Amino acid sequence: MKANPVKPHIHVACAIIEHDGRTLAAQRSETMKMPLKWEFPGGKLESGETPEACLVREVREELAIGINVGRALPVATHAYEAFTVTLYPFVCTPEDGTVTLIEHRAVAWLKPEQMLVLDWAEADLPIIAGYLATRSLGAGEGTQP
Ligand SMILES: Nc1nc2c([nH]c(=O)n2[C@@H]2O[C@H](COP(=O)(O)OP(=O)(O)OP(=O)(O)O)[C@@H](O)[C@H]2O)c(=O)[nH]1
Repeated sequence: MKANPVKPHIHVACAIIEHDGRTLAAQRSETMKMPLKWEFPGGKLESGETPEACLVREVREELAIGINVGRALPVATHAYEAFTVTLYPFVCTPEDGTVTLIEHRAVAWLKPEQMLVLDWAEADLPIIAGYLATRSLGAGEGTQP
């Protein structure tokens, strides 16, 4: 069989939303690509759009909440069989609204130790590892000034 010479490469911003020590994960629905995989809410960057603006737009479209976009985590690229994705993760906090499932099957608010138990989209695994590593540094928690 002939290999596809032009495998698409998409650029996707994703929101790691934290609230009360937990982090939001969203499960893709049965009808989406990669059905039932867990991911962070977000989506493809539109032309000329910053990742931060993309995230605010996508999270409002997908979950009906507003978010504050905080620190960026390292960008990660993953090659799936059919396409390559570069993920631009940001740590975010909820701003307004109530989480409503518009596209996803479910959401879960996870404690750090629960995060790796889910069946994540493969591209997310290095993102989660990096997130958990920086999170456990505690951003200075418990240290003296
Ligand atoms: N939002 C999001 N997408 C991710 C993550 N990890 C990951 O591999 N992806 C992939 O990146 C793509 C995101 O683009 P999208 O949200 O616009 O795509 P979609 O499949 O929902 O719809 P579409 O491709 O029909 O427009 C999907 O193929 C999704 O599977 C993640 O953590 N968050």
